[in-house]
Amino acid sequence: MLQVYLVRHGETQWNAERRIQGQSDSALTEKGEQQAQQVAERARALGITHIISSDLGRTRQTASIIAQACGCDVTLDARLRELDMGVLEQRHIDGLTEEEEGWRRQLVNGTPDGRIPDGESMVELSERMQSALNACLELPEGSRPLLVSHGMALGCLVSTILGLPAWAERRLRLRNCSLSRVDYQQSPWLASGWVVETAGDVSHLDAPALDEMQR
Ligand SMILES: O=C(O)[C@@H](CO)OP(=O)(O)O
Repeated sequence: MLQVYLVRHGETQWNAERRIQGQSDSALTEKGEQQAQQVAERARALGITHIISSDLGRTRQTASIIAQACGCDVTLDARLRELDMGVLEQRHIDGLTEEEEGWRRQLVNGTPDGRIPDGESMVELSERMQSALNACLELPEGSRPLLVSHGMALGCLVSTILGLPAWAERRLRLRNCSLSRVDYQQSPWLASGWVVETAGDVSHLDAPALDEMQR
């Protein structure tokens, strides 16, 4: 059975400052680098064979720390990028106008095709994330891949595997450098396809990052 590990990147400067990143980027903080080292140790013990990362800077930085520990290369895949948050990227969450906050809420309240102007919808995000995950099925037998991606992107992927709508992603708390695992199973009597083994595990971190609502 194929087991795929999912890691959110380490804490960044803008995570710590409560600024919206989306497909814009900021570097890992010192704490973010330490988190990456800690999840890298866990990945090494798990025997990861392939690391596939979103091509944004913060995930590449995290993936290269993990790759060093696991002794494998990193393949970049733009389908693993964070949701495109359009005109709100780089803004402080606390400085949004009521109208802007309304655009942001549309992503998670079930508005059909809800999106921030110039941005992407959660359904579009879930389709590209699902397609990046399905590409793991083409890896050689015995592979144990690890994907490095983002909070909303991974939340959306795991939610849709559970049969929840794409916009339910905020029901999952996926902290920086948390580890999730999804398995591909084929069984005549259980659900065939992807199943969620674990989501948001931070037991390898000495001090879990606060999530956006707690900072
Ligand atoms: O883009 C952002 O601001 C956050 C949202 O969760 O994503 P991440 O920090 O995981 O890239």
